[in-house]
Amino acid sequence: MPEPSTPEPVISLRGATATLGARPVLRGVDLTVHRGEVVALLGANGSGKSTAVRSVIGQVPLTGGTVELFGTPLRRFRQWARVGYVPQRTTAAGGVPATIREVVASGRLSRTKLRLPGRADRAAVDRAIELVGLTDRAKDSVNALSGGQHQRVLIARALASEPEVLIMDEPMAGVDLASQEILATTLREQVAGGATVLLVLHELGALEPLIDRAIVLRDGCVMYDGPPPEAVGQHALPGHDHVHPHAASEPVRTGLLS
Ligand SMILES: Nc1ncnc2c1ncn2[C@@H]1O[C@H](COP(=O)(O)OP(=O)(O)OP(=O)(O)O)[C@@H](O)[C@H]1O
Repeated sequence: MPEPSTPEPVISLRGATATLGARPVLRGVDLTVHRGEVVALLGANGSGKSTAVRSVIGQVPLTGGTVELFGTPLRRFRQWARVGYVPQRTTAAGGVPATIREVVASGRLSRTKLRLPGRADRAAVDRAIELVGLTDRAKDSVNALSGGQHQRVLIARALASEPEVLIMDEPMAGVDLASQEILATTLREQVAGGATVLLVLHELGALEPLIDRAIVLRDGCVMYDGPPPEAVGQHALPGHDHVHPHAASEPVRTGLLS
């Protein structure tokens, strides 16, 4: 009898090493996210979380080890419409006078490529904008948005290609409570629809019920890979406080693992 099959790995990093400047930032990271899993990547500031996810999408070249997406080595992977990436908090504006709809539609380019967008493309863009609750603002300039609204636009941009895997770098950072709730609902719907998710988080917070597994980095190495530490467990486990880089004034101390 064959073993019940494990879902296929969607993201796979094996022995990943990376250097930024002269600094070894990833020092042999093994990380696998299977189809349908929601995995949180945790760790103290500077532990290499952003670098790890950026290496998955090819923004940071590895100096050693391998990355595979959907079982294909990154250097041969071309199906970028299957991947939705939300970078660490940036602005959706980029200094150009674009509307919310234009920015979100740019996320559809990985599907349309050079052909003109068709009805299905326009519908997908509308749906993504609706998911993040910005339908009535779709024609507004992104320059006029709050931080939380920017983040919603970036997430809608990632959803516009109807990706199978979402990779998000601190999606809740610097986001107001109302936007956080919308983002949590959006993510819940994506997960219910079968999406695979890798999230960099500084604390599980509102997303905790969605998380299947947590991977904790320390100094560029995986120090924990298992069930998410529960609220009580987080405080019971040894670790250092995480000081959030984007907090406006008071550092956020989560007592999370370092
Ligand atoms: N372009 C760069 N050149 C040199 N060092 C860098 C560069 N980018 C990041 N680093 C350093 O690499 C280390 C890992 O950074 P990374 O952003 O991956 O950490 P992180 O775990 O995501 O932290 P944070 O929670 O602060 O975002 C940090 O010490 C950071 O200062």
